[in-house]
Amino acid sequence: MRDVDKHIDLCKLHRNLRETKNDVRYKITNVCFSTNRVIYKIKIKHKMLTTALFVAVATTALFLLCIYIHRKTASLPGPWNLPILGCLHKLDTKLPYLTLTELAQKYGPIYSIKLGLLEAVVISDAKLLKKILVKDEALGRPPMYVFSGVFKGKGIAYAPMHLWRDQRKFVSNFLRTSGAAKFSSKKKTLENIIKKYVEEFMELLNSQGEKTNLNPSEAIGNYVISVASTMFLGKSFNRGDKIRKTLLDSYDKVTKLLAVGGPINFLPFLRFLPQYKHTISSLTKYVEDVHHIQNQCIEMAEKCSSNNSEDEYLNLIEAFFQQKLKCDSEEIYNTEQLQFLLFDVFGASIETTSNTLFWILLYLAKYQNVQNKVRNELNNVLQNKSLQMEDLQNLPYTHATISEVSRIRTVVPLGFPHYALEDIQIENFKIPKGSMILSLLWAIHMDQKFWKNPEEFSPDRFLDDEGRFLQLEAFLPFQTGKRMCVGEELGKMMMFLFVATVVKNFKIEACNSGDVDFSPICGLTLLPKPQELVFIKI
Ligand code: HEM
Repeated sequence: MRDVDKHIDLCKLHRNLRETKNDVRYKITNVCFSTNRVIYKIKIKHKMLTTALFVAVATTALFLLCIYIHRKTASLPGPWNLPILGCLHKLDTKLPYLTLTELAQKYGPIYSIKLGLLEAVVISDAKLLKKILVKDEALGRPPMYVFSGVFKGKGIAYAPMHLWRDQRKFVSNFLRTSGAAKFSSKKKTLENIIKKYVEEFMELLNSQGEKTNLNPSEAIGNYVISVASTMFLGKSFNRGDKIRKTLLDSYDKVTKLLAVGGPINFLPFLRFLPQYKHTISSLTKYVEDVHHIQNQCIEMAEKCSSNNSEDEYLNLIEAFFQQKLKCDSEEIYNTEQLQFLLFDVFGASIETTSNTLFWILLYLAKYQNVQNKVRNELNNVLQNKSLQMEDLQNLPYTHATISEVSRIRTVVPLGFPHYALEDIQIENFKIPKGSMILSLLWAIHMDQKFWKNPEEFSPDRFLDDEGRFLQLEAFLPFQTGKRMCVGEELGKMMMFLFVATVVKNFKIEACNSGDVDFSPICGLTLLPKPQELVFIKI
């Protein structure tokens, strides 16, 4: 090979080598570059992922926070409201508690509704109601035109808070010291007063022969008003007493008119319409009639109040004067306050107790098997001994029957309205200050969660497997909380002593071939339609 050719070959080899080297370097660079790109891409992806994750977590947290804040302050569920009327147009005017119960099925155990100009919150769950009504902020009464007009911010049932606190204490003490409490030294004295008027009812039945057809409504009213008069006014009555009849008639009219005037509570401008003007003026007249009778008793008691000793059985008027001397407060312990207080305790006891008793007689007439069981229990436990209040604990079936009627025909189906004096935070909801709080006792007593087949009349639901009486948490005929019925014990005494005595001595039957009309009339309370029953001597 020539030298020149050798040189050319060598150069070619060199070039090839350089090219290969470059190629390798290029490839290596390329690989590095690609690797970097992948790493870069991964880095970017990672960064995006982290950001996305962060955004997702933050959004979820924000979302949850929003829900939390929203639920804390959310307006309650409830139906749409029309301007001015709110939902008044939707309510069944005859049985409004049924419409409110239907709405509870749709909107749940706490919902808001506008009734005319009043914002209302309706509660239909026993546990929730108990949590709300123990709060001081829930103890007010709503500013309802007719009630405020009739009760004038006096008395107890519609009294403003400062007056209510004092008078609630006074009335509770009075009831306890006059025997209307589980443990009271005067319990026997009160029992004897009650028994005296049960006896009057029995005499009425006995005077008619072996069998009496009677609409018991008036006689029951006489029984309850007589007990109340003895305790509160210090006035006892005999059969046919005119004052008692006037009192009973006036209360009957007042409660009916309060119900008729009901719409004015929600739409106060209705008071200018002639028909409502008439309602208001009649109401004022009958309230004055009641005050007039009570004033006579007040004047009499005032004359001889200084002679009363601490040990005597005091009526409410006398106790009021004693308290006036003790606390020397003319601001609270004045005659006007006493008039309204008497008006309240009478009003609160008469309708509720009388109507429950009428319902009990109707259910016993219809359910003869229940009536027989009550009578057998009474005969077995009492034998020939006379009835005492303390026997109730040995008469679980009788107790269960009275309770079951009080459940299935809740005499105060909407409870007494309360009023939120401040915002009330409850579970996840807020009841705004200024709302009327309605305790839908009817729905609570018909709640399927607590009561199996609630429409069925079954005293056994109040008994355990051993036949002992059960205190059930969803049974609230006297409402619940700090403002619940102050006369619960008195009401229970009047019901038990009456029912046990009547059932032991008379067989009760329906008049019309076994048929009883259970359809209620809803006024201030739930009352039965007028009807006769047959009482047959045993
Ligand atoms: C079966 C009989 C009775 C029933 C079902 C009944 C039911 C009720 C109910 C549901 C309330 C509303 C409680 C609330 O606002 O949270 C109440 C209040 C009241 N009850 Fe009764 N009651 C009965 C008998 C009596 C009796 C015999 C008296 C007599 C002292 C009485 C006096 C009162 C008073 C004064 C209030 C107003 C309490 C307040 O505002 O502090 N009740 N009752």
